[in-house]
Amino acid sequence: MTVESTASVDPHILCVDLVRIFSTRGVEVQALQGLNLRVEPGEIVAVIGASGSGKSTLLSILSGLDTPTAGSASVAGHDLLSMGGRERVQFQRGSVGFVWQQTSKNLLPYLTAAENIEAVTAIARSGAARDRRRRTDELVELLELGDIRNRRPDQLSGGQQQRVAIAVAIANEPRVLLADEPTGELDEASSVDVLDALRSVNESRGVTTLIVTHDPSVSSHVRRTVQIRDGRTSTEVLRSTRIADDGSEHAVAEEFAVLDRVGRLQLPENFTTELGLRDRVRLALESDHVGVYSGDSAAPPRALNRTTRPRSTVETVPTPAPAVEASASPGYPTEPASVPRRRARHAGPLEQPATPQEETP
Ligand SMILES: Nc1ncnc2c1ncn2[C@@H]1O[C@H](COP(=O)(O)OP(=O)(O)OP(=O)(O)O)[C@@H](O)[C@H]1O
Repeated sequence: MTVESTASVDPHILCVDLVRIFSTRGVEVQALQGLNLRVEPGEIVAVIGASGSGKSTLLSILSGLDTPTAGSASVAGHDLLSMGGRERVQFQRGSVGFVWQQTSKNLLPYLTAAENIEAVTAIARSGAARDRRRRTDELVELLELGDIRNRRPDQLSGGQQQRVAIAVAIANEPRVLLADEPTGELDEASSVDVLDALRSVNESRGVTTLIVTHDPSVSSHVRRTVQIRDGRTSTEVLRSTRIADDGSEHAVAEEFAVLDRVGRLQLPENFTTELGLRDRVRLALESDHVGVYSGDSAAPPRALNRTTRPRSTVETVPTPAPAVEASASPGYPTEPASVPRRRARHAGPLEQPATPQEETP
């Protein structure tokens, strides 16, 4: 496997070893189990996970509604653990915008679309009335709300309501936009409209956008998707466009396992199953990759004959994670993203370079 470094400075969202434990009647539930996430200014990222994986818990913390049990989290330069009451109000009013799944949380039912947008800037007393009206008009144009600006939420379709909600969320020009299942109650066509709107706001305003969802199809609308499983970040998919020799453009998606700060990595289940890796594995540092071999093999792995480099044997335990894991948990690997982040590609069998997978256009 090859490893590349993508460290950078001043992220807009940074979670380090985030833990959230809920205790109900003596029973503890670990909703977040050392989650790491770094989102750079101007990025648009989808966080995808199944029900119970910890998405809502993560979003509650990032939006300042809940505090973690351990670890650290900052959004738009605010330390979410040390933030006092006054800073929290400023943070929620000016630094972050929210789009929730339910319209009732996004819009006031007795105001029209345009009035909902303007109410946000009026409450924040941002600028003179004329400037606030001009800003509303700009947002109406950006979100293509011209035809519906004078309608109340109950006169709008689900997709239209969400587009108004996006305008409301960015009315105070936040640095970060958090969207919780923004397409959760929409049909496919409306979902595409709303995701296009989020992308267009991200591109035109540069607002850092995090979309939390259980819907895997959201992935195809953003460049970077982070998968969370069991309260931790597991894999990442990066999408890009490549130009072929004949000049044609191809969308390419590459999936990465995530290596954390202390070098932990979880191998994909299909790798461990195919090679019968379990309990203990042998590692070998080669000139351009790390080899992982079954600990059961009597003979030394072939690759070890080619090198005098260090090797080690690692025993796997279910939890907490050892220095290197090769556990066979169901589904894809579950490991925290590194901070700074490093990604280990695993698109092909071990020791083979990753092959980018082409998507159907
Ligand atoms: N207030 C709470 N008290 C006790 N347990 C909780 C609480 N909130 C969440 N949990 C538990 O934490 C885990 C993660 O829940 P969370 O709601 O974050 O998952 P999710 O990925 O958002 O799921 P869904 O998509 O179904 O909303 C679950 O096991 C859940 O039961």
